[in-house]
Parts: sequence; C-alpha cells; structure tokens
Amino acid sequence: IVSFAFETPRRSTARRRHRHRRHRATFQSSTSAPGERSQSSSTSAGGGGASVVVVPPPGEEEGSSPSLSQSAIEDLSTRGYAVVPGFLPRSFVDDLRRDAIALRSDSMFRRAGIGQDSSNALDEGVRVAETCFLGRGRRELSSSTSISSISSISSSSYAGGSGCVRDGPGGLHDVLDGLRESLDSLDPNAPRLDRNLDEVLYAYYPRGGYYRRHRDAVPNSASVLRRYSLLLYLNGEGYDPDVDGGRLRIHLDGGGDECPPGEEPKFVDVDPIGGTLVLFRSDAIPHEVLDTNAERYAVVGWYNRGVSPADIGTLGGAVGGGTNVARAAMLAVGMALVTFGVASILGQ
Ligand SMILES: O=C(O)CCC(=O)C(=O)O
Ligand SMILES: [Fe+2]
Repeated sequence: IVSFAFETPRRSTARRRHRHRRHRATFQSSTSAPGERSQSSSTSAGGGGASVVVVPPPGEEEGSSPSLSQSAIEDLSTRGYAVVPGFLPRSFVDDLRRDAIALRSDSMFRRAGIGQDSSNALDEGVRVAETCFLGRGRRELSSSTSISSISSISSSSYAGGSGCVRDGPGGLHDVLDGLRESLDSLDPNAPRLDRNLDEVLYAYYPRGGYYRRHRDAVPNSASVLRRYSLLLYLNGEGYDPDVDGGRLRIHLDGGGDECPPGEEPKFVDVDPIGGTLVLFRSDAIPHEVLDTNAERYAVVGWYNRGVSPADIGTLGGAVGGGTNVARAAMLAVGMALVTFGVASILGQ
C-alpha cells in the first residue's frame, strides 16, 4: 500500500504564502490498510505506485482567470486524470457555495438520478445527492439571496447582476470556458469539444450522501458524448475529510463499474477541499464519492464532443427514455447541429 502527501493551501497562512510554489509529490511506502490515509495528505493512493506532480496555479491575482497548468494537462493525457489543489481562490469558492446554498433554499435543487444512464433513474442504492443544472444566463437561477451574498465582486473583476458569480466576467462559466480551451489543446487532432453541449451543475451531498462506483460516460447512452469530467469543490474551510468524509475515490484497477475479478483494488483518494479542481477522462476513470458525514458542495461538469451522424440512433433512444430535461435539451442541440451544421460537426 502506498500513499503520498503534498501541501494544500488550507488554514495555515504559512502554507498560503507558499501556494504558488511547485510541489512534487511522490508515492511513499506506508503500512496503512487500503483506504486509510495519512492525516496530512490531500490525496492518498491505494495499491498503486506512481509519481504525481501537482501545481497549484495562481488564482488570487485580481482580475486573472485561473487556468490549467501544463503539468495538469500532461497528467490528464498520461494518467487520464489531474488533481489541482487551490485552483480557485477562497473568496470565489465561498461565493459559489453561497450561491449554491441560496439556490437550494429557493428549491432549485432536485434529487439526483444516476447521470450516465439514459433513464436517469433515482436509485438510492447508488447515489444520495441533489443537483441544480446551471446554464449560462439561466434566468430562473437568479436568486435574490445570491446577489447580496456575493462578496468577491467588489474585490475582483466579477461584475453584473444576479448570478454574476456564475455568469459575469471572470465568473464560473468564463473559468469553465477557459478550461475547455486548455482541454482542446490536449489532442489537436481530436474533434473540438462542443461548447453548446457543456453540462454544468451544482451538486450537494447531505450528511449520509454518497455516489457509488460508476463511470460518467458509458456506451449506448447519451453520456457517450462526454469526453472530460470536471469537479470543483466548494466546501468551506472547516471541511475536514478525516471527519466529514466525502472523498472522491478514483479507481485505477482497469475495471469499469466494478473491480475486475482477481484484480487488487488500486485507487487514489482526493480530499474535496474547497478550490480543488479534478479533471478526468469520462469514459476511462471509474470513481465514487465515499460516504459523507457533513454537507458537501461541488461544481460538477462534463465537456462533450459534438454529435456525429453515427450517434443519432443511440442518442435518439436515450432522449425517448429520458426524464432528464437538461440531457434532452443537450441532445436537441446536438441533433439540430446534425441537421443544420453537418459540415461543422465533421470539422470541415
Ligand atoms: O462530487 C464528486 O466528487 C464526484 C461526483 C460524480 O462522480 C458525478 O456527479 O458524476
Ligand atoms: Fe461521476
């Protein structure tokens, strides 16, 4: 069993001063049982061995939009996932969490189904969570509570009216657009990610929440369009994964929704500390949210490839059986693209 630790930009001001430094974290031997982690680690691994470079990029400068470092891009292309602690500055994290809390108190969250399945079924054996789909400029998501609570606007470049921490300049959607551009640079030969098909939501796990092992993109469903999954944790400074649970477990055993028979479990656990970004390949990385002992907030998103004519049979079936309005809307956009813009879909 191996584990590793790197500095995280939480609590200690001494640590915060060093947050722009580059940290190389290397797996070390440890005697802990699978799933146990060292007290100080932000990420720990079970069963495997590898070297991980984590670069907290600058996010605190006024007016700058956090961007993906080259090493995170390399991690993503070589290992299929990247973890970036401190990607978002604390004030931004706090504003987004307040926005999510305000939207939840305005009843804009729904019990979450199992996202990658075309029926989007509710299954408490697999997942206990609530979600609120976010689209740029979705007007019904302009919570009055969320306007007054946004504190980072005065001290940074965010501007605009209600929901501006999402929709305003330098807000969430701008950050996510910037990440999409970085992801597009990963494989210049692959078709562009389709901005019209981005999916973004707030996710809330209550105490007693979880999301059992799954993949975000599975064949024969609309989720097949998902290329990259994104997680941005929004938990407050008091969130302590040793007590509050809710770690993200990234499975590296080569299996799909289950560990292959006879394989040793191999995984990395990520602390859902506010500001941490996780990106991974939606089809290749099974993962789960371990049981939560406290309320847990995150932005969850998917960057999708465009719809190709070959997809239409599969996706048509998915829309027919679907109850997920956002997914159906996404597919409607995709189908409209096929109808009206085949050339652009084929990249010609
Ligand atoms: O919140 C997390 O850490 C992961 C959530 C997830 O896997 C999902 O929403 O598909
Ligand atoms: Fe997932």
